Amino acid sequence: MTESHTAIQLIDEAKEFNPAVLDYFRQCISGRDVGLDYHVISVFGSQSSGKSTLLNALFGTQFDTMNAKNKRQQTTKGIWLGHTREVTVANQGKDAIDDLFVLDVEGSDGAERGEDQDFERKAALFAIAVSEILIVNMWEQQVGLYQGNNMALLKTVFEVNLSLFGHRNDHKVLLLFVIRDHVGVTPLDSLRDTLETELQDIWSQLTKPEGCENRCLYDFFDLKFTALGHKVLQPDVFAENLGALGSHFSEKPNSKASYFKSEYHHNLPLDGWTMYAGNCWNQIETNRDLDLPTQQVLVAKFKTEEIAHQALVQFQESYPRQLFGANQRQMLIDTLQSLKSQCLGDYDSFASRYARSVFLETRSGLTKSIEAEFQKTIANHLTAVQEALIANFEKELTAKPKTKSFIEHLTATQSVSSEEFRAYLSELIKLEMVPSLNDEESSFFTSLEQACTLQSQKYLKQTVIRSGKNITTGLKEGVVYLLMHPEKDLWDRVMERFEFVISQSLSRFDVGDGLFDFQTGLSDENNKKVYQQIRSKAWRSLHEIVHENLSDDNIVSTLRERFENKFRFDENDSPRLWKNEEEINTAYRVAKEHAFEVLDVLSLAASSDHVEIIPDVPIKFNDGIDDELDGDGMGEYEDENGIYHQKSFAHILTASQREKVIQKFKREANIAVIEAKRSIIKTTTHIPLYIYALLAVLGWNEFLMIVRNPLFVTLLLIIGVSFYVIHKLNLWRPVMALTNSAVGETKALVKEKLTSWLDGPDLVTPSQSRPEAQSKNSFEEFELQDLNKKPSSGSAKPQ
Ligand SMILES: Nc1nc2c(ncn2[C@@H]2O[C@H](COP(=O)(O)OP(=O)(O)OP(=O)(O)O)[C@@H](O)[C@H]2O)c(=O)[nH]1
Repeated sequence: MTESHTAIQLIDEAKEFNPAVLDYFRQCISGRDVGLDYHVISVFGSQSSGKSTLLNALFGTQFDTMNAKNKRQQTTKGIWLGHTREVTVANQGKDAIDDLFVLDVEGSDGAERGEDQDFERKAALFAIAVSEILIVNMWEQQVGLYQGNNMALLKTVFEVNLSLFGHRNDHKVLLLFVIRDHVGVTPLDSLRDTLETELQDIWSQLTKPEGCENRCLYDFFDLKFTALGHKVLQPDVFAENLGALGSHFSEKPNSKASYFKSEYHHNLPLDGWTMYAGNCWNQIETNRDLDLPTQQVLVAKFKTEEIAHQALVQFQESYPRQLFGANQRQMLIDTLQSLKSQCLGDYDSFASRYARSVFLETRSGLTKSIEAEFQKTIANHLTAVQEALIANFEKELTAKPKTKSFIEHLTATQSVSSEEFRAYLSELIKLEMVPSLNDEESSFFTSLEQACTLQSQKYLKQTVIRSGKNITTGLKEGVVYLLMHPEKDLWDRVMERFEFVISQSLSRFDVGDGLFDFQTGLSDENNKKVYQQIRSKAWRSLHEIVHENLSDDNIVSTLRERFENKFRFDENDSPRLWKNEEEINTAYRVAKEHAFEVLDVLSLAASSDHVEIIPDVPIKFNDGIDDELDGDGMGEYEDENGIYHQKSFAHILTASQREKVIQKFKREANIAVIEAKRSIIKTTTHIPLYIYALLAVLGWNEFLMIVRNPLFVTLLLIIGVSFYVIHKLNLWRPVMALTNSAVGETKALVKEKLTSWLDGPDLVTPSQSRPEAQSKNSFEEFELQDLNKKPSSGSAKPQ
């Protein structure tokens, strides 16, 4: 199986670079990763000097050769490229070698181009720019003939080499002189001396660029000489010499016998060679300065980017599209790390052969692309982590320890969550999967801050609601009683209670000097606002309690109660027994006055020194609706007739309501008076007059008998004096009470005696046998108690 391919024309007669060369390369390397393990050599020499014949014999290439039997004319036009992986060695054997690309350059003195030396110079420049070894092919008889075209060619080679590598110390080219048709009369050493002398002469005559004046030929070139016998006359010698020559190509590169040295190599991976060669030719052809380092960097840049792109495409194809949840951190890390190392590994294995600086620069670009991809995935993962942490933060916060205030607990929990997230981030950063997670960090802290604010607001709201409820309960307990039993200083007491309830409910937030701290980290000003909000709610509760309990009907019944307490009971809280109308009228006036004493107090909330009570903060009547008002902060309300009224804390009764209350009260008071007056008529009219007449007629004899009897007269006198004394000393009431009590006791005693007499001494007690009797007694007792209670309920009123 042959290891060489048909040659292709790399640069044609019209000086055009063949774009098909890339396909030719692909064909030659058939998918193998050649890297830097390849070589490029060029062959120069006069036209028809047997160059193609030599290459074909040595490397098995298939360059066209001239058929001398027909016509001596130029065969190779432009620059041809051949490929081989074998070389002819001793005894016509073949040795395998690294991929070798051979440039067969158009003969230098061809009649076809005439005096056009331009192509020759360009071809030399191109060959030196891409080759490691320049084979100079010449007939033995050409040696020593300075005017020969080979020497002119070598001058050109020297010049262009200086222009390319004059300022570099790291590159050399091997000039391999192959002397053809060496019949052996002049020994090779002699020929070599002659050639070297000639080369030195040429070198010394060169116009060297600045900085290269003192540099010698050997700074830039290594020289090797070999000779081949006459191909036609000495075929065996030719074959032997050819094998010897070939063995230098088959030796291990950099070994002593090998022609290949690393300093000759252009250190450009084969996959970039085509582009490099094309660029170089383009520069040469357009007569621009051929700057090899720049060209190499350009190629390296292009190729590394191409490799990076391929690696990235591969990376994206196998990139996971799933979302990694908060508890899938390890899976995320393992997946991403494996993808990254796979992608960079792909890149490194192909791109690391190019210029290191370029390789690293492109690698860093590739890393950035990988990280940009990771950033999105990690950001999504971190969003899930963030949500989980914040949910946990809120959960922790609800389990509030009793030893800490809310703000202390909040701050501690917040810092635990922050630390946890920071540790999470720094671990990811350490893994070098993303350069920075600053955005994610700040997003987390913003969310955490929002969650803190929300929780603080929630806690504050709860505090406000709870305090509001406590205050409302406290107010109801104290204020309702005060309103139901009003006194002249009612509002002083109500306000006292109001302040007391508020301060008691907010005692744990009280920090002295009238300031409050609601333990949510609010500023003094905001704490003050919250306090005012609570106060506003307290005012609203008070407003509602006052206005609900001081309705028209309630006020009327309060007045009536006050009136009746005064009207029906005397100073000793005993029920009054009316003797005459005069007494009723007097009691009515007094009781009415007593009732009306509190009407003003119940109509308008004002302190005892007549200052109307105005809430010190605006009152909101509807939560969520900002209806703060000017003035005393009252809202509007709609009455049953659809008329809007201004809500005012102090104004309880309007003038018309007050008038209504008075009228209603008067009606009820009048009923009480009428009842009282009826009770007098009943006592005075229940004995008809004819009874008195009948008494006088029927009892006349008895009357005279008494008058005539001194004992009765004395008795009458005693009784009369007693009545007089009792009347004078106004002792009727105690006497009546005593009498009643005595009668009652006697009646009870008699009943008891009768019962025991009827039932017999051995029977059960009356209370057991006659529940109805007990019930009656209890009822009487209850009535008595109730009677006694009435004045006492009056006395329970605040004095
Ligand atoms: N005497 C002699 N003739 C040779 C030798 N090698 C080749 N030739 C003949 O020289 C002629 C030119 O050979 P080519 O190999 O075509 O020469 P070339 O240098 O490639 O020609 P161009 O490509 O046109 O420059 C052919 O007729 C060969 O047979 C040799 O070693 N000695």
